[in-house]
Amino acid sequence: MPEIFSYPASPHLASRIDNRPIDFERIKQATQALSERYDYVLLEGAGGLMVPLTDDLLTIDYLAREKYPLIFVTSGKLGSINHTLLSFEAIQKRNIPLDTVLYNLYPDVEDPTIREDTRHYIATYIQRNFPGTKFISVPIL
Ligand SMILES: Nc1ncnc2c1ncn2[C@@H]1O[C@H](COP(=O)(O)OP(=O)(O)OP(=O)(O)O)[C@@H](O)[C@H]1O
Ligand SMILES: C[C@H](N)[C@@H](CCCCCC(=O)O)NC(=O)O
Repeated sequence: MPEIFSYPASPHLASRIDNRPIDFERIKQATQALSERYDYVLLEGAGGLMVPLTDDLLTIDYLAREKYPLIFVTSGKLGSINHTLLSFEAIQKRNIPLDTVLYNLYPDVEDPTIREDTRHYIATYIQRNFPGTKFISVPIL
């Protein structure tokens, strides 16, 4: 975590509140250092794909610029189909490789009928539109 800000909000706002621009070079160097030590390095985005990192750079465009493959996390909450398929549209438009979709079964309080249908719908959509993308359900730990 080479870049931490004080206010829990979108990065573009958090950095404005702290009056400190995000140092992308520091993030790049930290990622490179980890890549030299480990086989895999996971970078977690703050919020969703369209979250602004700066007033001119969205998280999804940072991914595209750095040519990172994407692991997309979704869930069975009502509204997830819409949110997930809109994200897929944005991913396809930028030719970002969609390596894996993780379907988070947490929280358990969601409607199991909706959660199971959402899981099936998204898994089927990926088979049809993203051949080669892995779909993995994440159990409640
Ligand atoms: N599969 C799971 N099993 C058990 N607990 C979970 C699971 N997934 C998420 N949680 C719980 O929910 C919390 C929030 O999950 P997570 O950090 O994935 O949310 P998020 O959408 O990334 O939130 P934020 O964008 O604020 O980081 C976790 O800290 C954990 O306590
Ligand atoms: C503070 C939140 N928890 C999150 C940032 C979410 C920004 C959302 C911006 C938006 O979509 O309106 N941070 C994070 O995922 O580390």
